[in-house]
Amino acid sequence: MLKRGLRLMPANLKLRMACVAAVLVFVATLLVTLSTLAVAERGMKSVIGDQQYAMLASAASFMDDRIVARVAQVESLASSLPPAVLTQPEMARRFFEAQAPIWEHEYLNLILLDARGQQVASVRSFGNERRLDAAGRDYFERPMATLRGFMSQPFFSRISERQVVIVSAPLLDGGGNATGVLTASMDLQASGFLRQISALKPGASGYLFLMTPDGTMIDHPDPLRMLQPIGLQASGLDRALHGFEGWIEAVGLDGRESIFAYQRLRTTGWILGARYPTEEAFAPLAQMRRNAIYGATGLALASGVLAWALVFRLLAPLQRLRDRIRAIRHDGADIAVLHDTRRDEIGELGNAFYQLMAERENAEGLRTASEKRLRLITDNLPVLIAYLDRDRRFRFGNATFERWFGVTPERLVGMSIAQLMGEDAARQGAEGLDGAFAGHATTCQMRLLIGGAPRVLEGVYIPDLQPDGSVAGVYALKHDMTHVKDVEEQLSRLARIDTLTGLANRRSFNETLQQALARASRHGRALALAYLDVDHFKRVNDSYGHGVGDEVLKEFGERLRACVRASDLPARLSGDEFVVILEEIGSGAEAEHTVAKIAGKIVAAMRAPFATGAGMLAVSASVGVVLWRPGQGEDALLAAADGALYVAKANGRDGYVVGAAA
Ligand SMILES: Nc1nc2c(ncn2[C@@H]2O[C@H](COP(=O)(O)OP(=O)(O)OP(=O)(O)O)[C@@H](O)[C@H]2O)c(=O)[nH]1
Repeated sequence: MLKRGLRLMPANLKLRMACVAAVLVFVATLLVTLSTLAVAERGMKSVIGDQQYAMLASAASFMDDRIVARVAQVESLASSLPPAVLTQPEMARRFFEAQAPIWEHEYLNLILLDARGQQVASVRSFGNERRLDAAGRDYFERPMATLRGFMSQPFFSRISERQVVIVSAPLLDGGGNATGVLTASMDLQASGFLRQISALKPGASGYLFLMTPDGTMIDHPDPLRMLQPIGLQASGLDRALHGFEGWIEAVGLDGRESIFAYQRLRTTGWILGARYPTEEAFAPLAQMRRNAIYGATGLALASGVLAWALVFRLLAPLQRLRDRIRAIRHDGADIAVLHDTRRDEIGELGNAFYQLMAERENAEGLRTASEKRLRLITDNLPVLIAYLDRDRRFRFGNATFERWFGVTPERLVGMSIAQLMGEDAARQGAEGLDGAFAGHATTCQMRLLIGGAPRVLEGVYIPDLQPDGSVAGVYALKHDMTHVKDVEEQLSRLARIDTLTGLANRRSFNETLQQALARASRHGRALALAYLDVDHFKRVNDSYGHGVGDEVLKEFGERLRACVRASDLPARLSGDEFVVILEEIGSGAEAEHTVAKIAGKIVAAMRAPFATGAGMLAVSASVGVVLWRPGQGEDALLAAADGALYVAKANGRDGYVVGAAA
């Protein structure tokens, strides 16, 4: 809640503090005023209640006096009636008419009753001829019994068809006995009996009401409630019916809070009530409350403005500090401007900032120097050093990238391997990179063109493993292995060459024969192997020395190479033993014919004298050639060719033998 409130506040600190001051003043003023008003309200309520009750008590006393006066008036009328009226109704009527000024303003009608309660005379007829039989009625029985005047409870008169109360008094003979009763009916609404006290009603919206002790409304501003039973749910009326006199605060039937006061009439026991709506009673307080809110608001606004001015003044050093920090950030000002000689918190803050920034600058310097060193090392290493992110794009690359690919380390950032080295190189590196992104250190070899020259790069991919086990990126290191590869290939080539003749050696022959047999077997083609040997070579060595012997071997190799096709493989196995693998020789008889032809050609080629350091020497060769039989192994084939050579030697040398397929 508080956080939300703070979020809604302005971002400006001065304005925020001014708002807080204004709100605090507003709340404090309002709290003080309202609590004072609450205390005043409580005191005032008691004063108003007491006032109401005092007023009501005097109104009740006034009514009691009025009732006593009415009863006395009727008693006086009754006592002045001549005794004969009870038997002479006309006489009674004349008497009453003669006394009219005394009663007609106050009473609705006068009825004279005899000792049995039967009507003797009535001054007014009300348009009906009903005669009153009052036997058993309290307004007849009570005067007869007590010999004193009486005022009845209100009731609806069927004769006058009005709500009335009856004031009655006994007629007494000379012996003091009651001989009849004079009743005077009073119209409750028209007589003005109750209205005389209505002037005492409290306030403009307050009113008085009167009810009988059994809970019937005698007088009420609302005519509909006249002679109706009162509602007990509210207003504390139940308490009043049980004898309570005084004032209470309660809610009326209309739901409005009011001060109710109750007082019983001494004479009739009626309950006089007064209602004073609290709303009106406390209208001045409500006005004061409103004024308090206006006042507090005004005060808060004034405080807000004052607080803003004060805060502005107090925070001016803070503002200066902010400007200095901005100057350092944007204008490159020296951090020395943060030094503050103030001894307060803002001064401390400025100095703390200075310390912090000095430490940061120092750390930054160290970091930059370290980075520079690292850059220098990585940039001068003749290897590619890079970091690739999860999208397999370069995030870092050393200066070697610029030297090899012409892309500066800055431009390199964001590029993919394919963009830098081409799709083919990217494909070659993909497997190693996949492994590194799966969390393993991998190696990789790439063959690509750099500056138009074929190069071989070899390197490692190291995953950048995070504490959670994920791979954030991959470190890559690649070095140029072109020369090593060249040497490797050269060595490999040399390992397969007979250094004296330049022909394939035994190792190369074995490998090639294996492959050739596999090919022939796969495609069902014919293959032949020729086995050659220089005739009496030992003699050459023995006669002219090994150097001449070597010359002969070299020449022999050259002539042999010239006799066969490029697709055939001539090789020197050892000493003066040579072989040729012959492919593409047709099949069946054609193959036999072809190999015989080649063998003959070789034998013939060796007959021409050999030019050596010891002069022209006559050299001859023997050749044994066999056709490969499907399923035959290398050793068996070689042995068969050797066998054919043996036969050629046995046949007298300088010739060839085509061995039969075994
Ligand atoms: N100059 C020279 N001689 C070699 C080399 N390798 C082996 N020899 C010799 O070659 C000779 C081979 O002789 P043989 O094939 O056994 O016999 P040959 O004299 O040729 O007799 P036939 O083969 O029966 O005709 C031996 O004297 C070896 O010392 C070599 O690299 N250079």
